[in-house]
Formats: sequence, structure tokens, C-alpha cells
Amino acid sequence: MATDSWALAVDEQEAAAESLSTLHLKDEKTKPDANGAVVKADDNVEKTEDEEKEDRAAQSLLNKLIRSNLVDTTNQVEVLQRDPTSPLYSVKSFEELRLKPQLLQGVYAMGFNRPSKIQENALPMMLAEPPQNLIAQSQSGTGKTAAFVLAMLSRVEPGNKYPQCLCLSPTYELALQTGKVIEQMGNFYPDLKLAYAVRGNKLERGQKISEQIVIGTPGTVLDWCSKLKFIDPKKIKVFVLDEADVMIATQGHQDQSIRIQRMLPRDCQMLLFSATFEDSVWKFAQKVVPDPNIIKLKREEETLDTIKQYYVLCNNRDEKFRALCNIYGAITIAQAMIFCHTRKTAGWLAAELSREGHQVALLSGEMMVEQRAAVIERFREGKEKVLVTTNVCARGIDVEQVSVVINFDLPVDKDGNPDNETYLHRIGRTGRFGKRGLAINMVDSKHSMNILNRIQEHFNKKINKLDTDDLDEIEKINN
Ligand SMILES: Nc1ncnc2c1ncn2[C@@H]1O[C@H](COP(=O)(O)OP(=O)(O)OP(=O)(O)O)[C@@H](O)[C@H]1O
Repeated sequence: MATDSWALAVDEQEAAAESLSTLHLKDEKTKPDANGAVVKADDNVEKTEDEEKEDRAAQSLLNKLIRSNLVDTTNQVEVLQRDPTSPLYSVKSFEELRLKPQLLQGVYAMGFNRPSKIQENALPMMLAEPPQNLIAQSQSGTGKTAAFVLAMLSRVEPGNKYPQCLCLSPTYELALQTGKVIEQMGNFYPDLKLAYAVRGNKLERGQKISEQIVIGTPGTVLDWCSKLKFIDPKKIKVFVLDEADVMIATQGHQDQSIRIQRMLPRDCQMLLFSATFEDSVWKFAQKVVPDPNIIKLKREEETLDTIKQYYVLCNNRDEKFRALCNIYGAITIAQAMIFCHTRKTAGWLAAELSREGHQVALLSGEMMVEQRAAVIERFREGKEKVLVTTNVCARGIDVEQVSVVINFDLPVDKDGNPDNETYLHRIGRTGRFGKRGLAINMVDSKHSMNILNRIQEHFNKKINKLDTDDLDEIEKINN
């Protein structure tokens, strides 16, 4: 039958997509290295960062695992109302939202005192009557998950034993993280139950789900709504599509999400969240969220204004290492991050630095996400003083207390051109953390000198030469 064949195709798509997205999570043949970090046994293959597929889902999970509180931002929220003539409400306290007492209790029990920047505008919109649709974009850690969980919990009726809120996540692991927030915030609803529609969660055919909130990945949710009929989509009141940017990066998820959305009643509230908002996300968002209100919160701009930048001229990798040791010998570096172009160089450098007696942490692409989160956590706590990493691993991770950044290799894109954006992100600071910083670039060829010059021109900021054989000169840079 036609329906069976597409359901089968969906199955296959999701299985393929999930095996891709869990690539970094699988325990491959691993062995602990000198620092106790786990690295794959066969690490001899030279892989450039560009060959390492950027795994957005893994990155997103990593961010969630290492985040302990809200990312504060001074940028203004941009609001586009569906009906521009209606007054725009924003709230400065949770009390103003007139939440059910048990929900307010849950919010306070989580330690939230006041709404975050995006929540100030998003919450009144999401809780309005009649329900309104919303597309919201803000960087990771600004309170999106907490906002839509609150919206679901305020609409759910625990007395009704069937699914009323449906939340789509790109992966099983991300679904679990959101599930934890629902459980925490919904802690004071004794009858509230949560079901995970994820691969491997098998139910008997013909069964109906009694849980009021279902969270899952698109393929399985689609099966549960259509082929298996565990969920009656017509009874869904709130539909959340989380991490839309990650979602559309996975093949098949976009179509599946749209198919699910088509089964929902017209008056179902549709909410979509994304950390970024490139064209493809925007197009997708418009397909799944009719008549939306739109909220955008710009990322804090990074600048090089408070950073002293230097370069060191070397002939090869060993000389770069010696220069690094000289720098360490001359100035006191509380904590440094060192970026390498390949995993292999990163592994080699970490081992050499350990041999020299440094406490080194290595962040490498083949580590499982949880292990990477643990390494970052230890580094943040100051247990290690040097973090050696490739760019792919460190993308999007802020370690605010790092004052020295060393580009052991300069950032280049896949065509070998300077990657200015990555340079800025590695070294730059946002206004808020405007502490002075020090950046040292290692140059080991004509080609890398050319890259450095182009970076210099791009930012119109001078990068001074540093002679690492002259200890007095090195000492001066730290003043
Ligand atoms: N109003 C608030 N007050 C204090 N802490 C909050 C508030 N809202 C959320 N948080 C906390 O801030 C952190 C980030 O929030 P949240 O996970 O909702 O952000 P997000 O934008 O969904 O980011 P991500 O997509 O990475 O999860 C979490 O630890 C959360 O518990």
C-alpha cells in the first residue's frame, strides 16, 4: 500500500539520519590517553578539520551539557508582530504571566527569578488567548527551551489522558535534554506524564498513548501519528519544533516535520525555535508556522579591540613548539587555548606539552560528546591549564576566563583562504567580557605569512612580530 511504502521510506531515512547524527556518540574502539581523555585507538589518519563533518546536533548537545546558566546579552530583542496594531506586551516578572500556581512553583524551584531577555517578549505572546504562533531565533543558552516548556505546561490539562503537546527534536539525545526540563518544570503537576517518541521505544500496535506531552524525533513521531496511530494528531494543542537549524541539516527531517504539521488541527499553536536563521531555516519556518509572530535576538558582536595580537616566525612544527615553550618560560599564563588544524597535530602537541610538564587537556573530534563536555568542564574549573583543540571541537564554546589564545595553525577555509570569522571567534571578545586578551599566531611558511597578512588587512588591526628567542621581549607583551 502507498502509505506503508512511504512510512517504510521514512523509517529508513530516520535510521540513516540517526546513525549519522549519533556518529560522535558511539563508543568506538577507545583507549584512555595520558590525561585520562579517551581517544580512538587508530588515530594515525591525518584529517583536516574540513574533512571532519561538522555535526550540528553534537555541537548543540555539547553546549547544553556544559551550560550551567543563562547566556546574558545586552542586545535588544527584535519583535515582528503578526498584527502590528495590537499592543506589544513584555513582562519583567513571572508573576505578571498569571501562571498556574504549580507552574510558577516549578519555575521558581528551577532557580529562575525573572524572565530572560527573549522570554520577556516570547512568553506573553505564547501564553496569549487565543493562542498565537511564534518563530523565535536566539543563540544557544538564552532561554528558548525554558520558554516553550513553560508554554506547553501552561496549556496542558493533566486530567486529560492523551497527548496534547508535541515537541520535535533533531536527535534522541536532544529530546532527552528537553525532556529533563519538562520534568523539572512540571515537577508540581502530579498527574503529568511524558512520552519519548524515539527509535527503540517500541509500543504494542493498537495501543493509545496516555501521556499528555510527547517529545521525539520526526521519523518516530510521524509513525506514531500516522502509521501506528498511537497519537491522535487532531488533539494536539501545542506543536513545538525545536532546533530548527539542526533539524533541517538532517536529511528527511524537514519533510517529516512538515507532514506531521499537516496532520494537526488549524487552531493548534505552532512554535518554532532556532539558534541561527539562515535562509533555509527561514523558508522551512514559514512552511511549518502559519501567520507567525517573529522574535529575533542578535548575537553579541565580538571585537578585537581589547586584544594584543602577535605573530611568531618559525620554519616548521618543531620550531613552533620550541617557540611555544619559550613563551611559557617567559610569561605566566593562567589558562590558554591552543588551536591546531588537524587532530593529529593536536594529539602530538598535547603529548609534547605534557612531556614538558604542563597540565594539558585535549579536545578531539573522535571523543564522545559527553567526554568532550567533561574535558571542557575540567578546563573551565581550572583543573588543566592548557586546552589543545581543533577548531571543529571548539566551535561555539566560550571559555571566558582564557586570556591567551594561540593559533598553532592559522584558521583557513577549505580552499586554503583565511577564515576571518573563525579567527575572530577564537580570539575576539564580546563587550561584556571585555578583559584584555593576548593572541599569538604561529607562522611557518610563506603561505601562512600570506594568510596572516590577509587577516591583518581584513580586520585593519596590526599584528606585531614577536621574537621568541628574546625572553625580555616576550616578557613585555604581558604588561
Ligand atoms: N529565566 C531564567 N532565569 C534563570 N535561568 C534560566 C532562565 N531561563 C533559562 N534559564 C537557564 O539558562 C540555561 C539556558 O536556557 P535554555 O536551555 O532554555 O536556553 P536555550 O536558548 O534553549 O539554549 P539551548 O538551545 O542551548 O538549550 C539553562 O540552564 C536554563 O535552566
